[in-house]
Amino acid sequence: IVGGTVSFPGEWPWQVSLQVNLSTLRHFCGGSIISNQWILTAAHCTDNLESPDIWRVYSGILKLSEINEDTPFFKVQKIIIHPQYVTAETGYDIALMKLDKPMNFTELQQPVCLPSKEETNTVYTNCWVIGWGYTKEQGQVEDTLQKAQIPLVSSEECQMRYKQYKIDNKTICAGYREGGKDACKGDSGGPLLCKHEEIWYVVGITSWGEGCGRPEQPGVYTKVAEYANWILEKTT
Ligand SMILES: COC(=O)c1cc(NC(=O)c2cccc(O)c2C)c2cc(C(=N)N)ccc2c1
Repeated sequence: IVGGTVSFPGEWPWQVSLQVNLSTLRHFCGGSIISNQWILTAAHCTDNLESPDIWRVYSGILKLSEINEDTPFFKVQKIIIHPQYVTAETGYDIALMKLDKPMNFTELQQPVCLPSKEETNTVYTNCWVIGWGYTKEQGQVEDTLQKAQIPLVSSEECQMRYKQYKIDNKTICAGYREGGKDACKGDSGGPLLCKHEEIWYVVGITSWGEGCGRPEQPGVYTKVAEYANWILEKTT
């Protein structure tokens, strides 16, 4: 997260760190707990990493340095990637990870609400992006979970900022015209959260952007409400 501040324990209990155990164990992407056995993330997180066996899901974590070989994690039973996904920039950047066993919900690990498809016309005015990603373009993964409040941007404005891309109604954009606050590499797969009538919804999934925090280059997110049916079809 560029231009963010540290989160406190239990502030975002649905945020997970998705780690890959190859020669070393390292944080790759964020994800959101949406039920006791399912994690919502971005399809691009699993590019060339489609085997469930290499993934570890760490929940209830604030600092990545909390994680060591004794820290409990969930194994992934299966990964479902949207069938129309090709690259982040061409959309459908959404994936589901099924845990090998259901988790117990606690103060530090519990699900976030999914927006319903009817909510595609709700006006969200309190939105935040969170993650352990880079705090600048040529950066590195951050130890403590970061948060930044970022305003949504209309599709028209977002398309204007990304002339060489097709920004359609299945994506949502967020950013300040002057830049400075944004998601970045390593935040991918994590949620764009909006608080509406005292309830937090995962409105977007961190997907891509030109650089990070640049003026007039908002972050581009997968619009979760547009995939409500797909998510329910795959997880129930
Ligand atoms: C795997 O995820 C990404 O690659 C990757 C690359 C990005 N954009 C880059 O241009 C970038 C950023 C940092 C280092 C870097 O090499 C690049 C190309 C991203 C930019 C944003 C955002 N601005 N909201 C969010 C996620 C990103 C994920």
